[in-house]
Amino acid sequence: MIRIKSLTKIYHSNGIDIKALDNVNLNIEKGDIFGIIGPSGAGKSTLIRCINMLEKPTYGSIEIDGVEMTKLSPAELKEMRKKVGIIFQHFNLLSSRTVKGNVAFPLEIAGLDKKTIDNRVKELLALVGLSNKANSYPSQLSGGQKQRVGIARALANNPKVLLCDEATSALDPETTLSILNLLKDINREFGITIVVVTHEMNVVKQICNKVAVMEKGRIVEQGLLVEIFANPKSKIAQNFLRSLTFSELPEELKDKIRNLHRGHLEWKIVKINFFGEVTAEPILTSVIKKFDVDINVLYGNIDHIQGIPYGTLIVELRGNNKIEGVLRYLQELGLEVEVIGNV
Ligand SMILES: Nc1ncnc2c1ncn2[C@@H]1O[C@H](COP(=O)(O)OP(=O)(O)OP(=O)(O)O)[C@@H](O)[C@H]1O
Repeated sequence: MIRIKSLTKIYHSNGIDIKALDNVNLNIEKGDIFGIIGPSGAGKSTLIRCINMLEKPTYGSIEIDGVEMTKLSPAELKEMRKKVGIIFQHFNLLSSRTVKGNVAFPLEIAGLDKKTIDNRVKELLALVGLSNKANSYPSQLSGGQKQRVGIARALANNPKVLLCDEATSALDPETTLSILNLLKDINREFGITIVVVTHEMNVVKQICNKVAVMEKGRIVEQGLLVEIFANPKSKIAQNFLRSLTFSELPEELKDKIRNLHRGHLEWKIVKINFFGEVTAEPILTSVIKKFDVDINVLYGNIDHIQGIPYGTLIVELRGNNKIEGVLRYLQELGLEVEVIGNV
């Protein structure tokens, strides 16, 4: 559906060259919800803006549905852009137009007649749940409602691809979830391929089936989301995954433990991250039996990604000189283990 080859983008700014994209190669298949994740400045927005040629690549090729985007004339590009909708972090709505007027805008540009436009706008507003706001102005809407208008407008010309540039970054978590669910429904119902640029792993986790991790203009890792979750290879992907799991004990709990166990420096607090099948196994029981140590669970958190469990356990291990053996055993089982403190 989208084939990106050797894509490089160099900005020239104040006499300095900035390589925002450095030889990016990416294949996005029809029906994918493809996440592009990375820290600030990684090149995510530049990449998504190159896909619909809002930004002109310096080198490389972008093919959408068999059409080479970099070689189109302005008229051909205008036509092709109907197939590629885009939504933005700050919605980019026309403040002087009503909701209805905003959604109608791309249809007016496409030269459709008034009746066709009215019918399509009604259909789109029903789809995004805003039929009752047709005559409101953007300033009268919440952030989530504004993004729903953005989505309706982006879908107006029946695109095959929807690009989302940090589309939920300005929204609270609950509204984010409702927008992500809407995107998921649109993907399922209309088979639209969705590309999601975000710096939030949580967004990727909610809707994407595939993900590419970017750093300094390059893709450092890409593949099925479940595979990257199960076995993140790059440091940057590992850090993103950590952002989903519990990294620190709450201060209150730390204090409580310090007071309870003062003097027993050999006891360890260990964080165990797990993913997949291994969670179903009675790991802690087997550790207790095998090593004759005491385990006190301080914190536990399990979530699911596409039906696969993952999570974090924070345990207190008491067993003096046996603890090193326990840590090795857990690592051999494929668990990520980290000593986060001595009691
Ligand atoms: N128009 C521009 N002119 C010059 N440099 C730019 C321009 N746009 C982006 N850059 C630079 O290109 C690099 C990539 O920027 P980009 O916005 O694509 O990253 P990003 O991953 O989307 O970051 P963020 O999450 O902060 O939006 C950065 O170093 C940025 O400063």
